[in-house]
Amino acid sequence: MGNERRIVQVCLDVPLVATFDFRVPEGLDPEVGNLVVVPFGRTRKVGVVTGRIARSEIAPEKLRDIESVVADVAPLGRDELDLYRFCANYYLRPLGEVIAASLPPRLRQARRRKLAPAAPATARGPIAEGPPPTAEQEAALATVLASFDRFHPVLLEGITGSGKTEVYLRAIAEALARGRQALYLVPEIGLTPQLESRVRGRFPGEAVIAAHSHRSEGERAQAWLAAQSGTARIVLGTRLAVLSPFADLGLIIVDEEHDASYKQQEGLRYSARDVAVRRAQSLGIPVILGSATPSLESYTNARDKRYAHAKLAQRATGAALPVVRMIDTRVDKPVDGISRAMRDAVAARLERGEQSLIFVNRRGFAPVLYCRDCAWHSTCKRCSANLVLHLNSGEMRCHHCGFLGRVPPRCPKCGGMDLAPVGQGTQRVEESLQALFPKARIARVDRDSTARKGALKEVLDRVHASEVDILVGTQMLAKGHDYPGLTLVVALDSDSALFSADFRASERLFAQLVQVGGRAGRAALAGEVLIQTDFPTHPLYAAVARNDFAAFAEETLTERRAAGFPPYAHLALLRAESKKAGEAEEFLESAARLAKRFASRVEIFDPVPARMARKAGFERAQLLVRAKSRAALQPFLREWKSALDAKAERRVRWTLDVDPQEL
Ligand SMILES: Nc1ncnc2c1ncn2[C@@H]1O[C@H](COP(=O)(O)OP(=O)(O)OP(=O)(O)O)[C@@H](O)[C@H]1O
Ligand SMILES: [Zn+2]
Repeated sequence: MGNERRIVQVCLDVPLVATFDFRVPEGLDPEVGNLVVVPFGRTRKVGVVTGRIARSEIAPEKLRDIESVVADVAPLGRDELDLYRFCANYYLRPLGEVIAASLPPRLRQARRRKLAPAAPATARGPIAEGPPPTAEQEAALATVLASFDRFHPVLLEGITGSGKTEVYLRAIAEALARGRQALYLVPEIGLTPQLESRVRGRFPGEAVIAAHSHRSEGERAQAWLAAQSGTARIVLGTRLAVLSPFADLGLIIVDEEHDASYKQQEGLRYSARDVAVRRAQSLGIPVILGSATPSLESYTNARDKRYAHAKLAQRATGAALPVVRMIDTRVDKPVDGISRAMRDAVAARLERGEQSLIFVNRRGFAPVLYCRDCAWHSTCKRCSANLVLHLNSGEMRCHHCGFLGRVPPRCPKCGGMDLAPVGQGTQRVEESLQALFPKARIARVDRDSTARKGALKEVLDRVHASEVDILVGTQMLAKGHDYPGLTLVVALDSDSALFSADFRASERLFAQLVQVGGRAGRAALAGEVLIQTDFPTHPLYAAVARNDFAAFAEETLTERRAAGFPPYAHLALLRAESKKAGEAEEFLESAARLAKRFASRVEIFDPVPARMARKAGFERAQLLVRAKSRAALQPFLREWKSALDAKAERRVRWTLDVDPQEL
């Protein structure tokens, strides 16, 4: 082999520059996709070979040799590399960062123990019998199966409890029957421990991989290898699993496709749903997007026939949807957050031995501590946010920067003793309910009560075993749970989201209320949902009460079209933060001037303070850009990004968020 063929491009996870040239010493023969260990500065790094080249621009004496080829990991496939390149381009991040994000931590270590090879794929296992599908499920499945050999996006719009999961499982069975793998994405796996056992129960002979955050590093590496080799035919995971390698992926499912957690909010700010669709497109396979409240993006795609549209309008068990009613809190004034109507409804459930779920969107005892003498209230010094009172631990906590302080015995400003907690957190609601119903067995579910590994599953198991009468919790309780004995859901404080500055807030509120309300009355017993509100005639609540997603969607889309927001426009957000006041905005001003030089088909807004203008001691600001199409936005962003990179700004941390979910 000639000397000139012995140079490879290696992609490394370092800022800005993505690939570096290395010489291949005698005896090594890396191929494209291979993981290699290379010297880098004084350290060694694991990189991926992305190309072989005849000659390098680098002077020969500066070229270094690769140290070794990682032998216990098969090369990344062309499909994967294409996908990672797409993500890097689209989200304007270095390729090395994308690849690093996709690799389990163990595989990124230059020095480690050898991995056990993935077991060879076994013969296909048996499939357990599911319930006979309803006519609607049958029709939805037919829509999915209509085309299994090419790109085929399907929006599965199904009300809560309509048996979407059953449709997914049958579609997976079809992919397996064709000898292919299936990827099943869910928003947060830890929140639905039942799902994993349901999938394993249905496919008892298959190696099902479930990607948890609780997995050890070794387990994560083995899971990755099993997906890559094809041993694992079903991969169940959260957003990161969309970047997992596969031997032969034949189907992707995105459950609760509208869920905001599919969008990563730092670093590589990708949308796993969008990447899933893109991956299905380039592989030529079906992708099912399922939800009771689809994102308006997917909804319009289905309405405009870019996606097939399957609907499940009935609950699979034959149960009716819960009746939704407003409690007018201007008349029925809540005491400690609890209205008379709510108290009566809970009391009735206790009497009948049924369960209630109280949905509170704030953990802690009360969102703020207030001095009735001088109007002082507890704020975080480092964030534009209130400190939340956590009475159980006697602490004031900032939910944004993690600041912890003791609860002051008297007002820090005037010395007065009349300090009052204002508003309701989960702890306070739990306490008030316990005072009202001393015999009731109450469980609280929020990030505080479930911090310990396994704690959530324990509570949920107790709910299933009917050892809990009242469940108080945050949106952790909204998703995917199925409790036959639960007949009442009360939403305590949704009003604030009605008037948020974020144009997506109402979409999220609608989804959340439908989700959490959908936990009620899923089996034999009828369900009821109560919404405590000062605005009982608000059209959003009215649409929730009628379970009329289409009406809500059409009305919201009309507003979006008028305002020029997605899905009628494409957005990117330049976020900047700095320790010193004014610096972030100054940077954005200059970025805006720069943008105007080559922004012919995009609109540049004025820099504004972020919704949370101060966080962890940083002043934050943002600049929105908007275009009619991705085709107009993308080339602009690339040019703008490299111009911004060239400025080598040091005082300000900045990042570009393509298709931002939160403004
Ligand atoms: N064909 C069927 N016959 C009888 N029961 C069914 C059928 N399909 C699903 N079910 C049952 O209906 C309930 C709801 O189904 P599933 O959890 O699949 O709904 P879903 O649409 O995913 O719900 P959600 O979005 O509210 O979490 C489950 O208890 C499930 O076992
Ligand atoms: Zn803070």
